[in-house]
Amino acid sequence: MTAECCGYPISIFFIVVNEFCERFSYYGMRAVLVLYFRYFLLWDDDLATSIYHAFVALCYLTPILGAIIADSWLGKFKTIIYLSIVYAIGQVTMAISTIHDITDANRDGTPDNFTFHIALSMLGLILIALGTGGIKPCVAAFGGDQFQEHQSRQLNTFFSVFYLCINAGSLLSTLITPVLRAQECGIHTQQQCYPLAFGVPAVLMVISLVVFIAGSGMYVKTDPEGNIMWSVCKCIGFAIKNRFRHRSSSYPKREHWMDWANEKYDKLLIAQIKMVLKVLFLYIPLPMFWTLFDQKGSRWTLQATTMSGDFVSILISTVNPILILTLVPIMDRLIFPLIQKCGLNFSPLKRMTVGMLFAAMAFVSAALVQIEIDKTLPNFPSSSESQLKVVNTYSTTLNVTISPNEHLLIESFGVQLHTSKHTYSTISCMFVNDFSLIHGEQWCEFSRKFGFGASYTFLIPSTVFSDDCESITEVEDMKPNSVHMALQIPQYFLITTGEVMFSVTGLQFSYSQAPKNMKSVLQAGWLCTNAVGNIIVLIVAELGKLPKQWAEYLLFASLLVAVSIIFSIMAYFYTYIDPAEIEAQVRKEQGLEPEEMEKETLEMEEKDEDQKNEQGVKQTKI
Ligand SMILES: CC(C)[C@H](NC(=O)[C@H](C)N)C(=O)O
Repeated sequence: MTAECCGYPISIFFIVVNEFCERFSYYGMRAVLVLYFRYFLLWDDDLATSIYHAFVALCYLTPILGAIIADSWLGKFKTIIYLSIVYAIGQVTMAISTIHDITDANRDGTPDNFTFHIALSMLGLILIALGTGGIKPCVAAFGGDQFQEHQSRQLNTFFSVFYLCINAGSLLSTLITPVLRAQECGIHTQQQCYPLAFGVPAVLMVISLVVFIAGSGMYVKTDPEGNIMWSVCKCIGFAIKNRFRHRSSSYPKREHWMDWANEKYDKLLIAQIKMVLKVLFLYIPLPMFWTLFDQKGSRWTLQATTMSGDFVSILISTVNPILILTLVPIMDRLIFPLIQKCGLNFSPLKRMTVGMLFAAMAFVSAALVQIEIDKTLPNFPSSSESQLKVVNTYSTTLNVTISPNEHLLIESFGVQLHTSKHTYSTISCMFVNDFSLIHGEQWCEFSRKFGFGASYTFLIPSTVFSDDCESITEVEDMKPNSVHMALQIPQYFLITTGEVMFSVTGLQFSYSQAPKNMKSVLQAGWLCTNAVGNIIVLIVAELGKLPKQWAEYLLFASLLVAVSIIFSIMAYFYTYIDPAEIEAQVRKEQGLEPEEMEKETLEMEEKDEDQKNEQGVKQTKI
């Protein structure tokens, strides 16, 4: 019997605090990673973003490894501890790799041996990916294991609170670590404080581990049942081989292709594999949701840069977790109970389908915003055109004729305007509030806010300093961005509503439909849909885009609608199961473990029927 508080096992307190600290550590480190690549290692934008995306994809592929270790070998508890140690070592390694003084022998403020810093940070990132991905499927499943059969309502609330902790950790760390980076620190020279920005996430990971260990005495720990993954692979392999051997029509058909393993394998294992395969099959269309979801960080960020408003980076990195923190309680306490009261069965798979449709609507909203932005953007010359600007300071109107075969290129960057060599200069700056022309002691100052996205030309007559600065003419070549960033809020709201319906439900569904000894494996399968979605984004980004961005948004929205229709058809044919009941049934048929079975039957009878309905459970025999 586990210790309880308000109907919840006390042990889950340690698990949700552990998740909060771990997500703080992960998202905090991620928030400054590209900046570290760009401004510390001095990589270019392409290399920095490629390595960043490869790291994120790796973090969602390693859950398979963690799940295999947990379900087949160490059990969830030990896997979480060992891989958290690997994770903490990775974070510390990463933080050390950012100390510029280690290799700054000449004390000029920049590291002298970049290879050392690159090697150390890559090692750190690999350990982090192994740790964060490895523990991810285990922590959620381990949390679920703490609940007993009669606590299914509390189990659902746990997954919502778990998701809230993920987002609270993400929100705080994304706000805090960039501020830490902006501090100055160093032994020989003062530089931007990357060691602090990466060091705090490392400390949080150590705290996460300590909190998890502190709950040791209270956890329900299930032991792994041997090398389950290997048995699963062998069993599937045998079923395929046996089916092939008996392909002639003279052999009677079997109800399910896995039944061809009956000759050699335990019925219980076959039943468990059937349960897992049914859910994994259902997951096939799901990466499409993540493909759209993950574009928040790429296409939508770029969209924001063509809009007006000064809070780009803050809005982008925090709007999603803030909305999650607001929407999860509203959905759980208000919307879902209300739907249930209306007598509608809003089963998990229906919620996930509606979640996908919300994400599709978010992209329609993004397309509408893009159309508004496009109206305000200047027409840039295409690859087969040139743009010519002629400034007439002569006292009379002049006619300009252009010979189509001649190309004119004037290009000079810098801040010095020479009168003889270069008479033209382009300066691109962020946050331009004032602009001064200095000539010895004399100067002209233009103090005002220059709009984002705008381009200005200043015409300086030869008499400027003898006359006065009034004679300088300012021409607005390109208008500042005028579509306000607030217009992006509906798309963020829609995608986050979709996330709550899709992701929180998917987490619960993956746990509830998995047999006891494969809970982590199914969590890992769920996380893999996220990894595949990320990889699709990378491929799409590489393949290029449609000529019109709004058209690309609409294409993605249509694809997701198509996928959600396919998913809803698959979901229609899916029958919700109670894995424990099926396992008990198989055992009964095999005449095994009567005491154990009796206990399980009793527990099942005690189950609250209302709670079953809430989950849309239809019992079936697999
Ligand atoms: C990747 C998951 C969907 C989840 N992310 C979020 O909840 C974001 C921050 N809204 C995670 O487990 O990190």
